[in-house]
Amino acid sequence: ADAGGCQSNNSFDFVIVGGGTAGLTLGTRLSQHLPKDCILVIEAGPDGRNDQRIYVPGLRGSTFGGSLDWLLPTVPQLAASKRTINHNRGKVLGGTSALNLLVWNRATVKEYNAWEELGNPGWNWKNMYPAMLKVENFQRQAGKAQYGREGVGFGGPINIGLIENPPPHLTTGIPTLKNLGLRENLESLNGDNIGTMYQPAMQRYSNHTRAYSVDYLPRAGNNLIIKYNATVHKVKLVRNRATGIVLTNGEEIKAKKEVILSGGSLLSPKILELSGIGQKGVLEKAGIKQVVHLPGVGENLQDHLRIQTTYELKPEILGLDILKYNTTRAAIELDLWKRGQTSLYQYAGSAYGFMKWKQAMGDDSKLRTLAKESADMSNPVDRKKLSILLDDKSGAPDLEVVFGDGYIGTRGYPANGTAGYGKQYVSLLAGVMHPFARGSVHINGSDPATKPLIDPRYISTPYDLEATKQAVMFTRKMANTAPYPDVWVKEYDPGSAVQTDAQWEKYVRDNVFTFYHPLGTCAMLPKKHGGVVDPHLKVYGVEGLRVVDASVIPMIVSAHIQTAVYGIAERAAEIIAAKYH
Ligand SMILES: Cc1cc2nc3c(=O)[nH]c(=O)nc-3n(C[C@H](O)[C@H](O)[C@H](O)COP(=O)(O)OP(=O)(O)OC[C@H]3O[C@@H](n4cnc5c(N)ncnc54)[C@H](O)[C@@H]3O)c2cc1C
Repeated sequence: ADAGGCQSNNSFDFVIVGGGTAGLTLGTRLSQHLPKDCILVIEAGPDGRNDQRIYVPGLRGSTFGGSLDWLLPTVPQLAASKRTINHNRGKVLGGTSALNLLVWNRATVKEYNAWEELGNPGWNWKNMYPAMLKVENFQRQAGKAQYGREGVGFGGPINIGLIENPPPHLTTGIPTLKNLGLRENLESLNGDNIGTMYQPAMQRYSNHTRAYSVDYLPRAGNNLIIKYNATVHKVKLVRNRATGIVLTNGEEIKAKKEVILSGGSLLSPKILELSGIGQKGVLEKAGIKQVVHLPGVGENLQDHLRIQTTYELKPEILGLDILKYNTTRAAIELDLWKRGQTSLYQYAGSAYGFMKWKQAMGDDSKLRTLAKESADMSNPVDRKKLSILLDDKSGAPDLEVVFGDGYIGTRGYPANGTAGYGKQYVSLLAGVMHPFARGSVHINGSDPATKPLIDPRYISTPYDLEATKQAVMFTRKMANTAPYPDVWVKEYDPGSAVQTDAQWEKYVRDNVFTFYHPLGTCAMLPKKHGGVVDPHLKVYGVEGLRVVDASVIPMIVSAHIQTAVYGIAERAAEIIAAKYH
């Protein structure tokens, strides 16, 4: 492609803030669609492509809390025993796709259609599905358990595939959930995810490495420029037009056509607020002059609630925890991985179940009543969630369960010197798909180096609390349903002493966690309903400024959200290119 005078005078046609999941997808597609334009992606973190903690699937999690993680804690969560809960966010090329947990799945037709029904023409399953398929390349494994046909894409940049050598604690998962009444669903990415199944993980079978948004870059033209280790302070506004950005070191970069924020749901609202776009009260408190009154900025924060029980694995079964306490074994496994041989470090993927409450517990009347009490009927997002939840035929599950390998509880793997150390575990995770709490993320003063105030209000509605309790109780039921008891010897979390409703409630308050899916904080909604961007992802009241990342999702859906984020970026590229062609 023609570089078109790229890099001259610190001036570009498009400036994308954030080289993460959405940012690299969008940057690459814009460079392809608009070969004469110069596109700059500014990333706060380093390149990271040579860092094995990123590219070895079995080392996922090892970057949490380090220099490649923004590590954004919530404010104390009042309903969750006043705990602060850490949100990990990639501060590296690839963003959160460089440190996430590899799950690749989709929600249901009705939920993507809900985005359109909330006032966003074109944002429906019919358009999102092809956009999401374009992202991926599904790899089939000769002679192994297979996915069906419908629901996966081929030829896209991100390689995905099912787990290659599922251990017994995963292979027992699917028959266990079948014994609990779920059907096996071999095409769970086609808009109908109810049932039990393996789902793909993002991984390249060829060399057993993490596949992530950097895999778009080889497809970009040389009109895509990436600037590393540079943090954007704010958008430069001249009257109500975005003319570029200002970095934290004071350097200015011009955008001749547009500035696009792809900082992610916990950081894009911050850039808007630091630029004077947002709620009057928030800006005043931070000492920032309001330029555009946009009360929705940083509001509407939604997330999936996660909870789990854990079990000590039978000693004769090999699990992932051995890598934590047996350094000799870990070194041998890493060496096997490096030589391309079967290794625990290849491990990517889990077994799953998605279901309505009725399927999980028979009588769902209490949760239905609590849902009606918890929904704010003056809010269209809540009304939509409630209607999906109460509709037995919506096809949208209320509960997700995951058979996970290793200890993934809230306490952390048992410390050296304690009785639990040196043992292996399995974790049965559960996620509440449509909680009603909607929280917020706002700046805490005008210094760009200060972390935002994040308040998701976890389990603050009666439905959210009871749903999380029912979810965790269901995981114990799974553990005790054949054939799953074949793989474990003892319940570790919470332990058999926890039996009564009050004890479970305490366990939930002490252990509820994020499923890492914060979204909705620059919502694509009509302005009168708290919207920040319109259906073209343009920020209301500002020319030349869009947001393209997880923050635009107006209503949470019943899936891990990265496929939606990639799909949104693919669609955004088409929308933007159509304007400038
Ligand atoms: C621990 C964890 C596990 C997860 N696991 C899964 C999973 O298994 N499956 C799934 O589907 N989803 C998962 N998710 C969610 C998913 O990965 C994210 O929702 C998605 O990657 C978000 O994409 P994004 O483009 O919105 O933001 P990001 O990918 O976070 O990109 C934002 C980028 O902007 C940069 N940035 C921010 N502010 C600035 C600034 N001021 N200046 C310059 N650059 C800036 C950041 O450094 C980052 O690179 C997980 C999330 C986490 C945290």
